[in-house]
Amino acid sequence: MRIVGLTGGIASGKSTVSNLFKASGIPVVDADVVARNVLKKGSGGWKRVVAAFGEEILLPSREVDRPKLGQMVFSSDSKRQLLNKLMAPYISTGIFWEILKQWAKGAKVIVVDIPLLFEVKMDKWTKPIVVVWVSQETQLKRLMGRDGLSEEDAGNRVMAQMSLDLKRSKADVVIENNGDLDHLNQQFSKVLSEIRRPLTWTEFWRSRQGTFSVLGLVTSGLFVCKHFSIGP
Ligand SMILES: CC(C)(COP(=O)(O)OP(=O)(O)OC[C@H]1O[C@@H](n2cnc3c(N)ncnc32)[C@H](O)[C@@H]1O)[C@@H](O)C(=O)NCCC(=O)NCCS
Ligand SMILES: Nc1ncnc2c1ncn2[C@@H]1O[C@H](COP(=O)(O)OP(=O)(O)OP(=O)(O)O)[C@@H](O)[C@H]1O
Repeated sequence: MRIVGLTGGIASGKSTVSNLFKASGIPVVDADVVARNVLKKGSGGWKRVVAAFGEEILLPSREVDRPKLGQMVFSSDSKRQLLNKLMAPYISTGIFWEILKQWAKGAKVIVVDIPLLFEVKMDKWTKPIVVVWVSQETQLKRLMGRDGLSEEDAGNRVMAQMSLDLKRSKADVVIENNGDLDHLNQQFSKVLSEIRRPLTWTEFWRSRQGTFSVLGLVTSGLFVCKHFSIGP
């Protein structure tokens, strides 16, 4: 199985590119969705986060007040690191299960959309790595436009992540998303053909089909050896 890593900065356009992958029939595991699920009322992640940050981060429904928690962690490095430490094991386990589900369905190519791919060192599990890059000016403009944030809050969120220029230098494929959606679509078509090229042998053995081929070969090998009394 080929596990493509899709990353970038906040509001650089990862979800927009993810949607293009989905529309092309390629399954996407979205780390933000996993992170939301592990913070749902009553879950293990929720209990640990509430114990550490206190009940003031809860809404009357006892769900986490996400904008409030966001305000706290994006304006304090130590609080953000604490939240990351508490949630990391739940998020990585959640992503692992989502990948396993796709493997069981027989997917040959999947995309894992993880904003913090490099920061949490999951880049070693994905190849190729696609980085959606924008200039900081465009990033701030789109972030403020989408989430209705002030320039200061948007800036805090951007600064909480590894710089997009550094991410770009670590990428196998870069999608430049400063232009309009047509420009994005044109680049996406090229990326899609790159992603859909035939699997390498290593990727094939990692797919469900490859694993069953190995099991089939081993079983028939044992049968032949036993039946014809070959071997020691
Ligand atoms: C702080 C929270 C509650 C804010 O929720 P909110 O709904 O406002 O934002 P959302 O979850 O949609 O995240 C939006 C974007 O913020 C950025 N972001 C989220 N968490 C972090 C973080 N810990 N550090 C840096 N950037 C982050 C990502 O680019 C993400 O795509 C939430 O982001 C969260 O639980 N973060 C910690 C979990 C995490 O690390 N998520 C990233 C998945 S790898
Ligand atoms: N090429 C583009 N032209 C104009 N607007 C765009 C373009 N690409 C993305 N956008 C807009 O920019 C905003 C951010 O894009 P998107 O939500 O895809 O980013 P993201 O990287 O997934 O963000 P996050 O890290 O917060 O999840 C959205 O409002 C989206 O519609």
